[in-house]
Amino acid sequence: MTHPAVETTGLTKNYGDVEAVRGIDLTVHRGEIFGFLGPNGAGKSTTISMLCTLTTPTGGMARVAGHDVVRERDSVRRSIGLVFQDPTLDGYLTAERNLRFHAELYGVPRADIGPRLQGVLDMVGLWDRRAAKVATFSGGMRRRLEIARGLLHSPRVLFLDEPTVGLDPQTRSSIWSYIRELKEAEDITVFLTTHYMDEAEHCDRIAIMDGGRIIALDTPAALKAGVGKDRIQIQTDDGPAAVAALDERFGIKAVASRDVVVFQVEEGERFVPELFSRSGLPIRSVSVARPSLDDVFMSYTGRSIRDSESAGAARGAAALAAARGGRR
Ligand SMILES: Nc1ncnc2c1ncn2[C@@H]1O[C@H](COP(=O)(O)OP(=O)(O)OP(=O)(O)O)[C@@H](O)[C@H]1O
Repeated sequence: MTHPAVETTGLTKNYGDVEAVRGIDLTVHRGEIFGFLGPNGAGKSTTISMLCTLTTPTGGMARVAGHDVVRERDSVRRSIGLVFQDPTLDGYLTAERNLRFHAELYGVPRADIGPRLQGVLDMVGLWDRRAAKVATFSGGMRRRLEIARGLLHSPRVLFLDEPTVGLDPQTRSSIWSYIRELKEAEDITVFLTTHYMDEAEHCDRIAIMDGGRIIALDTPAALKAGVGKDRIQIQTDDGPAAVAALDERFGIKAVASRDVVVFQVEEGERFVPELFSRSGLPIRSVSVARPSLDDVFMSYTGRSIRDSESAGAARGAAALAAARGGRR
């Protein structure tokens, strides 16, 4: 198989006047963990729905595992696993029953179901809980079970829409370990959406979406490097002397405000040891601040993802209030 895991050109979706997705060109390579990062309403879920054949595009083309999402829907569906924001497990059934039901639905050969079931349940640490009803599971356990279910039929591409939304930090981090393990253990591409900056950092590459468009696409490191350098702040006994020493020894232009000196370098982590060994300065403290993915988003849009979200929430609340008012 030589085709990319996902390939789109000019992929578009309009809902009436709303241009939810405005012409997306994208290639996701096999074996990648690829992330869509963007605020609510950016068009992430709509794009994923089109790739999963759940929503028909208004225009453009998309292929998943080499199959066209409109003309070869069934082939696409056999090639993918899905984990959506809204849970779809049956709480009255045991974990195992939920998975067996899914395996039958997807036509996993009977002889393969047992070993495959154990494989995926082991991977997410739920093999021992297989006989328990899902209703007794915590939010994190349910999400892990959903991921296991998405993998049961050995998909080529696993789509995860906000896989860790609403979960506590510890569970989020354990879900990320599973995702990374998965990449090692199975020949699979993972395509996910998130609006958590720290999560996007785990991806091999990310596309930042806003207003239905991809506004930037690269590795997290390259995106951040494009924004600017690391910012180093030191506290020393004599600010002006430190500024002069930094210029003389490293050619760095720093600014001092009393005993606090601030400057920028390409790679802060590499520079700090040099700073201590070569500057000859009496340094009391040092801190390094990296450009974040939020800085990247801000550099392209002029606002932060969090601000965009709260603006969206405010609009949503206003619309809801208007709708309620209208009904009265
Ligand atoms: N079924 C629909 N009918 C009308 N408009 C829709 C529909 N689905 C999505 N939209 C609109 O399309 C735009 C993109 O929504 P989408 O859900 O894809 O964004 P998102 O980035 O996934 O955000 P979220 O993280 O909140 O799901 C929004 O303006 C949304 O209101």
